[in-house]
Amino acid sequence: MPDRLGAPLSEPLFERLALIGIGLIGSSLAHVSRRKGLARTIVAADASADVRAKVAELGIADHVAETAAAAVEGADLVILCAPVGAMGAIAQEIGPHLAPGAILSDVGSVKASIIAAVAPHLPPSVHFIPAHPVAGTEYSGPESGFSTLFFNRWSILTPLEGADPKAVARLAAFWKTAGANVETMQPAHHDLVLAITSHVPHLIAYNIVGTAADLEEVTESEVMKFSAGGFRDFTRIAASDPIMWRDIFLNNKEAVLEMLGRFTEDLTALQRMIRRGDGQGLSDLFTRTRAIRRGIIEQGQETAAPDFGRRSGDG
Ligand SMILES: NC(=O)C1=CN([C@@H]2O[C@H](COP(=O)(O)OP(=O)(O)OC[C@H]3O[C@@H](n4cnc5c(N)ncnc54)[C@H](O)[C@@H]3O)[C@@H](O)[C@H]2O)C=CC1
Ligand SMILES: O=C(O)C(=O)Cc1ccc(O)cc1
Repeated sequence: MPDRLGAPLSEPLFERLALIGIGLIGSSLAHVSRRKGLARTIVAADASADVRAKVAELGIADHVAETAAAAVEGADLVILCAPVGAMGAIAQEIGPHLAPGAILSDVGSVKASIIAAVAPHLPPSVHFIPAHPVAGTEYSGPESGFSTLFFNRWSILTPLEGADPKAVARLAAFWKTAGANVETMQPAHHDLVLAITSHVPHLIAYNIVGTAADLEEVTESEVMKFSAGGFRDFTRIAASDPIMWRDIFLNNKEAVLEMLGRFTEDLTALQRMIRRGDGQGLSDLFTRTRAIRRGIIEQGQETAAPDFGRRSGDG
């Protein structure tokens, strides 16, 4: 593939990057950091001994630490890449070991609950700047990462009030070098926007695949055989990591329930249009939604490749 990421930096932005949790996102950050020379040294930690062994075997970090506390020693950038529900306990473990002046960030799909869980454990000298790269796939684990995952995707920073602008700019430079576009948002607003653009769509996918699996009149093999008719795209999303998504729903409860309420109302309206034979109402909606899809494609936010989510050969 063409080198969309461009040449490596002449000087690293950070001396020592510690990544805690090396799944899809942690390993992708390790790949892009190495490829772009974002950090002089990359240290990895993971709660799972199997994952630590795999990371060592793949050679995607310079060091694999036994514990998160050991990994963050002397790091000037620490990024938590574990499931949302694990962030608080990790912060508690690493808090006393963080270097003064270090930047601590995360990649969690929810922001307000992570801030509430992490912030109390941090020494005042540490710059906590939460972030969320809106980029991913349905794959997980250290072998699923690739260096171009963040290319032309958004990374949303949600700095707390009074955050040091220099530290925010350094983290923004990190994400831009990784290929992402950076936007800043209030944490609560982030959670509301992502509830409708990511969280509820995943819930709908989990639900429709579950509904199909539970049908008595239609066999599982028929569902698989005839899945091209729309169902197939839902199954990709419904294959996403169960722990990660459990944590997202438990930690963005209010915004998800608010958006689900609106979704249910609109679905009821659609139901009524079908029952009453309101073809005009149906085609009006479908025309508006088609325009939204075309707008997304024009912005270059859609990957047309059928193997989206697979590694792009950069190891
Ligand atoms: N998968 C996706 O498409 C995206 C995920 N995210 C967020 O990124 C984070 C990571 O997601 P993935 O990389 O997809 O997950 P993953 O399941 O591929 O990897 C998570 C890793 O964290 C490790 N882990 C769990 N608890 C830990 C702990 N207490 N200490 C250290 N390591 C721990 C696991 O062993 C696993 O290796 C999540 O917070 C998720 O919300 C953000 C954007 C996209
Ligand atoms: O694979 C997909 O379609 C995704 O939606 C990936 C994704 C999952 C979680 C996020 O917080 C951001 C992106």
